[in-house]
Amino acid sequence: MLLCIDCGNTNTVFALWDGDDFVCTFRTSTEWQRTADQYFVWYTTLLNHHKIDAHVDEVIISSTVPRVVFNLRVMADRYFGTRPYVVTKAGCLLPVDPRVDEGTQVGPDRLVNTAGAFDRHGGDLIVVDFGTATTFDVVAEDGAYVGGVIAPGVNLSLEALHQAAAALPHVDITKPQAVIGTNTVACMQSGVFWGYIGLINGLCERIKGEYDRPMKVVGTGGLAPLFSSGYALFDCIEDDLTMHGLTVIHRFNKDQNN
Ligand SMILES: Nc1ncnc2c1ncn2[C@@H]1O[C@H](COP(=O)(O)OP(=O)(O)OP(=O)(O)O)[C@@H](O)[C@H]1O
Ligand SMILES: CC(C)(CO)[C@@H](O)C(=O)NCCC(=O)O
Ligand SMILES: [K+]
Repeated sequence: MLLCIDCGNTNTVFALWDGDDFVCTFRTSTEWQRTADQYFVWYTTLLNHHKIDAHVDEVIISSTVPRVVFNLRVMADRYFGTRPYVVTKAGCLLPVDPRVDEGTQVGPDRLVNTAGAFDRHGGDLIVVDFGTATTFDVVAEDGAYVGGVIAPGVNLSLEALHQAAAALPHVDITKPQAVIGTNTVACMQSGVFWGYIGLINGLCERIKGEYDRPMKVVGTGGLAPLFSSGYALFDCIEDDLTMHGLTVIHRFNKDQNN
């Protein structure tokens, strides 16, 4: 089986791919200090809990945090006896190279989303991913990542208000019924929720204005369903887009080597 690993700045996700389906998905916080042994103990505990009998023989990693890659490589070597594919690193090709300014190091998660979305929908896409940051990835007709937008993430925006202003509490994101909040928490939730609706709509309209062909908008990430509830922000939502992209990149590399 193929173990797909997606390390974001907040969370790290392991998903096991049997060639047809993901048999399980496990999530932990991203901490660069975590060792190869710690990853493996966590992973086997969850496998045993779910009574899954898995034989991993290949690993692919996408990491937006460079420091965690060393220990994940050690884990792949020590426990699965394999050399992992690491997206944007030597030995891991992309189906289509990005077209961006020279010297730009595009986040591997954005390149993986691009590959996953192109595989499912073809080109001319905007992929909106709600992670630590909210990213918009523009996928060209031929499947190349050709740029996009990086905006502060939803939870990051709420946390920044709390950190910077003594009287503002920590609050969770939710969809407020009204825009005019009548208490502090409701005001903050309104600012971030309705502000984000405006941000997503406005950016997608502007991207479409700069692009010369019709585009489809794909939403992904934990908060995509919340923001799409009741609004036609996205043409579709796919919660497994990053993991799907990892399987696409893995298959592409296997095909190249055969
Ligand atoms: N209603 C909600 N309120 C707060 N957080 C939520 C809600 N729904 C989902 N989430 C959060 O979304 C996260 C899943 O999002 P996702 O995996 O896309 O990004 P992330 O892990 O937060 O960011 P990154 O990939 O950058 O590390 C979960 O950790 C979960 O805590
Ligand atoms: C924007 C994030 C943090 C989103 O996870 C990540 O994709 C990243 O670190 N990107 C590097 C810069 C870029 O993508 O242009
Ligand atoms: K993510």
